[in-house]
Amino acid sequence: MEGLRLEAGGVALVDGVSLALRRGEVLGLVGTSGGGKSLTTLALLGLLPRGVRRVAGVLRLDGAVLDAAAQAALRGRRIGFVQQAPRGGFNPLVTLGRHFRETLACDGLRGAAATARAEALLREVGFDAPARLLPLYPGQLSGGMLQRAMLALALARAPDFLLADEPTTDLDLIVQAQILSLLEGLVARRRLGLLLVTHDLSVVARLADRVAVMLGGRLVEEQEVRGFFDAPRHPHSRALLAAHLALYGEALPA
Ligand SMILES: Nc1ncnc2c1ncn2[C@@H]1O[C@H](COP(=O)(O)OP(=O)(O)OP(=O)(O)O)[C@@H](O)[C@H]1O
Repeated sequence: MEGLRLEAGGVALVDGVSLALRRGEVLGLVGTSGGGKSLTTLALLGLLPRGVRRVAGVLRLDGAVLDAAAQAALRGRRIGFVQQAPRGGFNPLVTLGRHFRETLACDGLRGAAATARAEALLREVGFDAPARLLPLYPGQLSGGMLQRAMLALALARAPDFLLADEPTTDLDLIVQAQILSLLEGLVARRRLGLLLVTHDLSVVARLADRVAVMLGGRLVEEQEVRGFFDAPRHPHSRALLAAHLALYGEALPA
């Protein structure tokens, strides 16, 4: 994405944001609330909320410029999305199996082939007995199970890129650690390009290769993760790091 500008009612919410995501690499997108991380992520997916418009910005995939139609066609297929608070991402009235069937039908997979693929995907995200999950409704699963199921659905069409907006925020610490390990393994195994939006710098330290920092709708810093923690350049980056260390002490994972 080059030169993204988003507006609502003539007011700029995001301006001049350029980001590159490469396969096999994790880009951590950080910054305090309201900085524009979620809107930037939604703009990459072509899923901006009503009232927010992209007034500038060129999106390219493998060098080719994507218009809105091309972007919609790639969503879910080459670019998967995992959102915060997984419960809101499922239809509570239909089973997990139906969620998979609808997604897999996009690629013509139906019946026993679709069930086998759904079970393989659920196994890949750590479920030992996936056949037992498919008849369940979202309300019968815990938040951590739903987040893993959402990840499995996002991977169903074998995307090259995954955009994850605060994927661990609503989960307890043990489940957070499981989801992070899972993401780490998926990036390595599938050579995914992962955009990881997070408030949590320990998540960035653990997973990211590069870090981009947003403040007031602008990108104020982008650099390799090691450099970010050793020598953050922007005052906002230094403030984020100082706040993190004040809360959690010196121990950032290596
Ligand atoms: N639908 C909308 N209409 C108008 N303004 C919006 C809309 N959604 C978000 N905004 C505004 O755009 C700015 C960026 O919001 P955004 O949600 O992208 O920030 P964020 O960095 O993701 O914050 P958080 O970490 O709290 O999710 C904020 O000022 C927000 O109030």
